[in-house]
Order: sequence, then structure tokens, then C-alpha cells
Amino acid sequence: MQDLFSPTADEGKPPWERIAIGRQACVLRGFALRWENDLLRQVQELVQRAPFRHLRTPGGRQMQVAMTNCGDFGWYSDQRGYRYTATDPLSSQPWPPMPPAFAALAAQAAEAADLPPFAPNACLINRYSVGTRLTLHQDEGDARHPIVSVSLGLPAIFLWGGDQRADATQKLPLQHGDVVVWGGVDRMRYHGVMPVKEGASPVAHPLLDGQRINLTFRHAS
Ligand SMILES: O=C(O)CCC(=O)C(=O)O
Ligand SMILES: [Fe+2]
Repeated sequence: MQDLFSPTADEGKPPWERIAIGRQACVLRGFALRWENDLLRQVQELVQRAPFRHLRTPGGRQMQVAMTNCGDFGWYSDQRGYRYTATDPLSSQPWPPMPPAFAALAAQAAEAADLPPFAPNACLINRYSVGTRLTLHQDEGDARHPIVSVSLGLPAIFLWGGDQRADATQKLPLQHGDVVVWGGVDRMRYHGVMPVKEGASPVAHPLLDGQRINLTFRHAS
């Protein structure tokens, strides 16, 4: 029988795993687990100030994913188009500041992905209920900076495509605590999320009850 108290071959390894999905893109499995409590507490506080809402596309269609933001800039969409705003159009107040733990996680994830130092100034917070999906798109923002995207709650299948919308997509399962990072030559890859399936939440928390939360860090301009 294995002696549970003896050192194992894994000793010294980080508690996460890096899987390459491009030359400058990777999935960091379990990378955000260390920040789990901080992230959930802060998201709950943020949504008191800037609640989740369903934005409209420039074409007038309501988006399935509910969104809010923190940081110097927030991603917004309405009849006037997609853009980053310094204030929340709902309240006319600045978006809530980015909590230091968020910025630290994003910076450390970019470092773990071997990308240049990253200091995000925008964090889009997405809430998916069961059945909600996000169609293939490229991310706006300053393309000299990477995207760091954190998954919490229900698992999801991330669609990872190429530089053209019509390129083939890979299906990457994402779990609570996984982080996807894409920058450099991979920064403009198309991506999306398949409809989130019903399931048991990996951790008991009101934000994650039957829901998936995603934090997407960017540099807006
Ligand atoms: O929810 C996700 O995993 C991806 C979100 C995303 O692509 C975005 O907010 O631009
Ligand atoms: Fe995106």
C-alpha cells in the first residue's frame, strides 16, 4: 500500500497544469483555484454597484450572456455599437475599480503563459445560465496585450478557432478554476462558448448556483 505521507514524484510541481493551444496561447488548468474565495467575494461586491445586465447588439438583439465590468474601462454594446466606456451607462458612475486580486491573477497567468508583463485595465464579467452560449467572435481591445479568461462555476466547452471565422474550431472543456490565455500571434483567434449544460456546481456559492461566471481581462486602449 502506498504511504500517503511519503513525498511523491509530484512534489515541487505547481498546483496547475499548462496545456498549449497555440504558439502564444494556453489553458492553465486549475490556475485560479488559489484565488477562488477572493474572486467570488469580490464579484459579489462588484455586482452590488454594477449589476449584471443583458446588453443589446448593435443590431438590437438581446445577448444571452449577462455582463458587467470592473476596471478603468468596461466593454459595452448597444445601438451605437461595441465599445469600451469609462462609466457604467446604467448608473453614469465609473465602473467599480479592479480589485488587486483580479489584477494579480491576470498578471501571474500571463507570466505563466510566457507572455510579456500584463497589467489589464478592463475586466468583463460574464454570467451564463444553463443553455446560454457565446457565439464565435474576436476580442476587441489593444491587441498588443493578451487576453486572460477565468472560468468559475459550471463547466463549459470553449470553442477555439483560427484567425478567420470559418476556420475549424477545437472543443476545449473548461472547469471551475481554469484560465485560458491568448496573446501575440494568437491574440485575434476566434473563440466562443457552447451552450452551458445543467450540472452540479463544483462549489456551493450563490453566484455559481446553476451558473458559470467568466472573467475576461483585457487592455482596452
Ligand atoms: O466565457 C468565456 O469563456 C469566454 C468569454 C469571452 O470570450 C469574452 O467575454 O469575450
Ligand atoms: Fe471573447
